[in-house]
Amino acid sequence: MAKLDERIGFIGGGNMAFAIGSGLVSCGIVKPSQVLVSGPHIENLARWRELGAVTTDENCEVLEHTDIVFICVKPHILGPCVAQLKYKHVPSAKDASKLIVSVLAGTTLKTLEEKFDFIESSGLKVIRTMPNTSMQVGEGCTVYTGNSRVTHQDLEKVHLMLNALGLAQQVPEHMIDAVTGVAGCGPAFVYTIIEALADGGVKQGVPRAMALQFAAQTLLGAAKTVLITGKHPAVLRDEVCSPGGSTIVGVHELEKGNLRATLINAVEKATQRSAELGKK
Ligand SMILES: NC(=O)C1=CN([C@@H]2O[C@H](COP(=O)(O)OP(=O)(O)OC[C@H]3O[C@@H](n4cnc5c(N)ncnc54)[C@H](O)[C@@H]3O)[C@@H](O)[C@H]2O)C=CC1
Ligand SMILES: O=C(O)[C@@H]1CCC=N1
Repeated sequence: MAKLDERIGFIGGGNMAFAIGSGLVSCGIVKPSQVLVSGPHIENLARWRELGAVTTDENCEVLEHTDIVFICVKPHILGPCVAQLKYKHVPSAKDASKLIVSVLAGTTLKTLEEKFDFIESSGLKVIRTMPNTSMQVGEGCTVYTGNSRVTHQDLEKVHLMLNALGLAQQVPEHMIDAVTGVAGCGPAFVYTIIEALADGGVKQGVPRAMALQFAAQTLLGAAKTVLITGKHPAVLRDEVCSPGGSTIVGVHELEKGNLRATLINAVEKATQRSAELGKK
């Protein structure tokens, strides 16, 4: 696995940040000592210290002492967070090469450029990403796009990190809210499906722990089959549905329950909400 020499910062050390940070350390791309994390309550950053990362309650330390700075606060916290950074930031020669990487839902490159222009007035390098929490187990799905100052080498570096933790793909910015609806929020939708599938098993007499394991493994197997065979899911579904058999009876119930329309609606609403979050 390729290694990075840069120091990696996280402003905001919550769930998404930890999925990325712990994933990067686990796969060996960075050493724990290269990682610096900030949050308002240092006592809440204990899991980062257990990982071997350095923690602080001063966001400006992360901004000053790291080269690739992941911004991992909630979208509505960006304003106050930047105001505080602006007040405390000490300009340095390294500012022009610094890379700001946002994971914020709905928050555009334009907004990020405007907010962070106090760091480098002639134009800062900013990358907008939409990751997901499955990065913590190396099976994430991340899309990203950079502003005009970002170089090919910057994109390669960020791709190396994100792709080591699952799938990473550069996309045009207009697609990111929609990908948020599918892949950023998607794990929550899929956890709900796994839980419900397991509930079905429990109802039919399978012990809870086994039902959960079987449901999760079934999703994993089906997902892998789609990715590896490249076959359309409808073709693969046909391979499971024996004529007059049990699966088609279950599929009929899913259709009656509008599972497909429900999932399409969920992605649509999540996409719209994501765009709204960036406007706050
Ligand atoms: N959780 C997820 O599945 C995904 C989240 N995201 C994005 O990641 C960002 C963070 O979300 P989560 O990690 O889920 O939330 P979280 O609540 O787990 O983490 C946010 C962290 O920010 C910290 N924080 C609050 N005020 C701060 C400040 N002024 N300075 C520094 N840190 C501060 C909080 O203490 C908390 O640890 C959001 O913008 C969200 O849109 C993106 C993709 C997926
Ligand atoms: O729920 C949210 O707003 C964030 C963005 C994508 C996943 N979680």
